[in-house]
Amino acid sequence: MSPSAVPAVEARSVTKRFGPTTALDDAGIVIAEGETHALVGRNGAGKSTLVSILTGLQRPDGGEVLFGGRPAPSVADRDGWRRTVACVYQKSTIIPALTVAENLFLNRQAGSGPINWRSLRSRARELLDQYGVDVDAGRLAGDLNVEQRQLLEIARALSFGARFIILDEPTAQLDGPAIERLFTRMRALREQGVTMMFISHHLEEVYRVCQSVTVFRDARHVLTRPVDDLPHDELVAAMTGEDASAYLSGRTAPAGGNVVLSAEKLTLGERYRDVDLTVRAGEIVGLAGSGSSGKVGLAETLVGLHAADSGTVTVNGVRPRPGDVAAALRAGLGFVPQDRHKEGFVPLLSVEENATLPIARRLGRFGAVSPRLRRAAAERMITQLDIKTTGPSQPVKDLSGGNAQKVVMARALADDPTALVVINPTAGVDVRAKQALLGAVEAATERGAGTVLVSDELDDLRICDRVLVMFHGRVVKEVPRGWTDADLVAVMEGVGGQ
Ligand SMILES: Nc1ncnc2c1ncn2[C@@H]1O[C@H](COP(=O)(O)OP(=O)(O)OP(=O)(O)O)[C@@H](O)[C@H]1O
Repeated sequence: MSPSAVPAVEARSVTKRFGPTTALDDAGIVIAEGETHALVGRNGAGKSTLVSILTGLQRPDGGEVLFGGRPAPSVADRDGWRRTVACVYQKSTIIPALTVAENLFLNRQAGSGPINWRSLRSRARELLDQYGVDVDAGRLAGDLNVEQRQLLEIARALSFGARFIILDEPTAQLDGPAIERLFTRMRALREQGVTMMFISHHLEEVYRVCQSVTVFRDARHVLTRPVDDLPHDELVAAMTGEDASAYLSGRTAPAGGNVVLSAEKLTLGERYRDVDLTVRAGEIVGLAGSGSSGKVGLAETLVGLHAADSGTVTVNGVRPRPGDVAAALRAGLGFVPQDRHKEGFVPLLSVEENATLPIARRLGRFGAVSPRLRRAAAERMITQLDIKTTGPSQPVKDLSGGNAQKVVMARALADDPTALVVINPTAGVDVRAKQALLGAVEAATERGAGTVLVSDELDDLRICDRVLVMFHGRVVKEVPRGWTDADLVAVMEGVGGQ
């Protein structure tokens, strides 16, 4: 074999079990030097487990990992791993309470003696310059946005000498322009010879930035192919084991019922101004806009995560105390938050406990919940939303990311809410599950909920009866059903006119 034919990364016959769950079953991947290789598969297919093995965080039960033909460092050799591979995780590993410079030099052998902060900061600045990252080294990392945090993680990885970078759903939390910037950077890294593994549930992204793709299904390797040789529907079929079909909205015309959720002249600092919004029972109103448009801030105010500076929010005829999520929920609101790790679920509780939290009040009198009813409700949701779990009593922390997201949706829908606010509900969720989630939102709306759907995904917004487009904190246009991608994107970018 010629030296250039030695793969940069190879996992051979890897098996990994967690109790009764086999997360990887004799699965493997071969990534050529300098290529950007996609790893795709349904939620729970084993992708993150492979990532934890390729980064030395977990030891496989069987099989081996090679880098450049040589065995991987031992699990204890953290520096060896850091020099070999780095990962930009779905959940950031940047420490918010430290500065950018401190984050960059964390865990680095800096010799002995006291830390010289001034030189640390100037070295950090050099490093950021070298990798073209435009953030201030002295800033608190907690103040960075998602895009800046990712860049910082990439710069940190490269500065340790790693030539192999894993990007685990890096686009899930980015808006359109930020995704484009990430792709430009990935292409530049590839030109410099960096090898990448890219995980995404957006198959069109795979075709845009990757040369090859590997599919995992049910813990096993299914195929590896150059993307140019693999038609889209074959890729979906490999992931799901069945024929692909696009999600078709099943709803008929909106019912035009009572107003269940409204905002009047709502204003919050720099985030949004003077927003009026009316949502009727039986309709889905979309909120679209770029990262700085204010759409997420607005939705979070509707559910009580922020108190507006002025204006009012009415849920079901009552005005919950501003900034009080519990009051909004009591008024009949269901909510799928943007950040499932912060507001979405209680990791140590089971699937059943999380999914039925809101019904706990309703199922039993005086706070006593009948275990039988509760289990039946949880089982119904597990089937409806196709949640891959060993059973209702599995802790949510042990679920894959996409399946945890489905539990969050189950919880929002559990109590048959009259008003529903969902923010990026399909982030990190696979093609099939996306259909289940959007179907669940539509079903709740048909049962009479009035829904606000905030999404960076044009495909999600297609189920809306109308889409309000926000730009720099204002609603600039209401777009009825039937829009084309180009129309909507133009308004979102501020070039679509009134
Ligand atoms: N620490 C753990 N304890 C128990 N089970 C686990 C643990 N980590 C993962 N699993 C299980 O292993 C399987 C594979 O999960 P993994 O996170 O690798 O999937 P994934 O392909 O990354 O999914 P997603 O696209 O949803 O992120 C799942 O059934 C999951 O519940």
